[in-house]
Amino acid sequence: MSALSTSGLGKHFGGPWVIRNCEVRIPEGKVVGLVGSNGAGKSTLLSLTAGLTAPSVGTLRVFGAEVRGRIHPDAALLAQHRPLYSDFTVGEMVRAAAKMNERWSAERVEQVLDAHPGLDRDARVGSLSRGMRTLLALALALGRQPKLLLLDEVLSDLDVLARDDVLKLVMSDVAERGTTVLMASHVFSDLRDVCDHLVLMHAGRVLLDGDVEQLLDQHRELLGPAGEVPAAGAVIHTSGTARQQRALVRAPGPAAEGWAAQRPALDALVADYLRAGRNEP
Ligand SMILES: Nc1ncnc2c1ncn2[C@@H]1O[C@H](COP(=O)(O)OP(=O)(O)OP(=O)(O)O)[C@@H](O)[C@H]1O
Repeated sequence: MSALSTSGLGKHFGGPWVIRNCEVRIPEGKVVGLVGSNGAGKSTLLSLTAGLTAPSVGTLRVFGAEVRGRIHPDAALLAQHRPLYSDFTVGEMVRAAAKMNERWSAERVEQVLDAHPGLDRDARVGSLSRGMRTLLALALALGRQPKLLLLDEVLSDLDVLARDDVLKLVMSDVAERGTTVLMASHVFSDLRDVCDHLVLMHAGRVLLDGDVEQLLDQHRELLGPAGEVPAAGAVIHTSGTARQQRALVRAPGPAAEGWAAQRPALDALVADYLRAGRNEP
C-alpha cells in the first residue's frame, strides 16, 4: 500500500494555484526527499498530508484513507516553525504533548531525552539551542508513533553536529519501526545521503517522483560538441561553452557519434530539473 498517494490534487488559498495537478505515489517504508526551490509548494503539500488544510480539488490518501483537512492518526508533522512553548520546561512540554495526543509513547520520548543530555527536563524550552529545540520537537512527533513522519526543513539552521543528531534519530526510527519519512528541504545536499525516493517540485507542480536509483537509470548526461543535442529522449536542460555542450536527457537512445553518455550524479539531476523549471515561462 502507498503511504501517500494523490490524484489530481490542487490547492489555492483564494488566489493563484499553489499546488497544481499533483500526482505522487510514495511506497511505504521509504525515506523521501521532497525538494524544490522556495515557494515550490513543499510545505503546503506537507500540510495537506497532515490534514491541517484541505485540498481545493482532487484527493490525497494516507495509507489508503482519504485525508480532507482532518488530522490523520498515522501521520505526524514537524512544522517549519517548531511548535513549542518557550516558557515551558522540557518536562512540561512533554506532559502537555502527552495530554494532547490519544496515541502516545512516553517511552519513546523518554528514550530520546535520555540519549541527549542537552534536553534537561528542567530547562526552559526558550533557553535551548536551535538543535536541541528541533530534537525536542522531533521527540514529540515520534511520541505519536507515526507511520508517516513529515519533516519540514528540519535541518535548516542546524550546525553539522546537530544535523547528525537529528538524522540519526530519524533513521533509527526508520530502521526500528519501518517509518515512512517525507523530508522537505530547498537544500538538496541536506537530504542526498538519506533519501531513497525523490519528489521534486517547482511552482506547485511535481516534476519528478520516483525511486532514486530508477530515476538515475532513466536519465543520461550527454557531453559533446556545441550544437543540437542528438537525443531521442526528452532534453531536460542544456548548458555549455562555444565548444562543448552538456545535456541532461530523459530516456535517451544510444549515444550519437562524438557524444559521451553517462549516468548523472543525483545532485546534477536535481540541479538540472530546478534550472529547467526556473527557465520555463
Ligand atoms: N496560508 C496561505 N495563504 C496564502 N498563500 C499561501 C499560504 N501558504 C502558502 N502560501 C503560498 O503558497 C506558495 C507555496 O508556499 P510553500 O510554503 O508551500 O512553499 P515551500 O516550497 O515550502 O517554500 P519554502 O522552501 O520557502 O518553505 C507560496 O507562494 C506561498 O506564499
